[in-house]
Amino acid sequence: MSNGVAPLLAVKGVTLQYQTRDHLVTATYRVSFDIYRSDRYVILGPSGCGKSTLLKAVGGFIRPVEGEIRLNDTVITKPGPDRVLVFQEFDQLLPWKTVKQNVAFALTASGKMGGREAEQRALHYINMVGLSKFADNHPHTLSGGMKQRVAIARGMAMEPEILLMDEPFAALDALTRAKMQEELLQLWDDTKFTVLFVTHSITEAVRVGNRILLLSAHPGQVKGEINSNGTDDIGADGRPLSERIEHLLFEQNIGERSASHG
Ligand SMILES: Nc1ncnc2c1ncn2[C@@H]1O[C@H](COP(=O)(O)OP(=O)(O)OP(=O)(O)O)[C@@H](O)[C@H]1O
Repeated sequence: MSNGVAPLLAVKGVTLQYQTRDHLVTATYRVSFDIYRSDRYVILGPSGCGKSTLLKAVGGFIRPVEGEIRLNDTVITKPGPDRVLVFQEFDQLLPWKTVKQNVAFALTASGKMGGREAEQRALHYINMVGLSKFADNHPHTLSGGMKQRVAIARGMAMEPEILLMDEPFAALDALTRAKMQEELLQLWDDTKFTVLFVTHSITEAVRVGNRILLLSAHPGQVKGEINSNGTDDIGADGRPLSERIEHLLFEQNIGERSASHG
């Protein structure tokens, strides 16, 4: 989809580090990739390869020590409502607010709109994730999957340029996880939002992504990029996509098999 179109998000030669008391930890080394509008872009790699750190950098919470990240050709220097992060944790909602209030609060607190308009938009997105009947419930009365739907509705209601999802389904049981993946694809069919999705599950990457970035183990470096049509198709070499990905990820470090089919 890159023919002549400028990327929405351009990550160029990005090195990310943490300075701890005793060490300088390099999380990613000179990582580059481009995301285009309506991409479902997946960052896949073993535990500790810097996926979450990359997402935090796109979110504007961490500055690269080398390279730059541009959104609509403007260098990202701080967080902004054009990038919304959805986490894996179930406790990202405000427990004292209802579902509707949680979603609307994000809109009013960010100054996007006033109360009445925010409520209407909140209800629209709550409906999209199939939770209309629970709009007046408090988070503690919902299952993990339902809470995660609310977090997604809240992120989407902000109508960001790009939705950042950090292993959003990793804490769910396998059945709910599969269902949520299908729902996300359904939502994408409806709205064609741009999403940057982090996972260490090859199966999830193949299902959810249209483009998949493969990162090596710590420090994360780009091993390749691969397209997916959502199915684990057999390629010309007679192997399913997931197997090719596994090979690409681990060909140089067979010992480090923390990415999985989970
Ligand atoms: N706040 C921090 N301070 C110091 N080092 C950190 C910090 N956060 C992450 N790291 C280190 O940076 C590296 C990348 O971590 P990161 O969480 O981005 O990896 P990840 O690919 O998202 O891993 P996982 O799949 O396990 O969540 C790891 O070596 C980690 O120990």
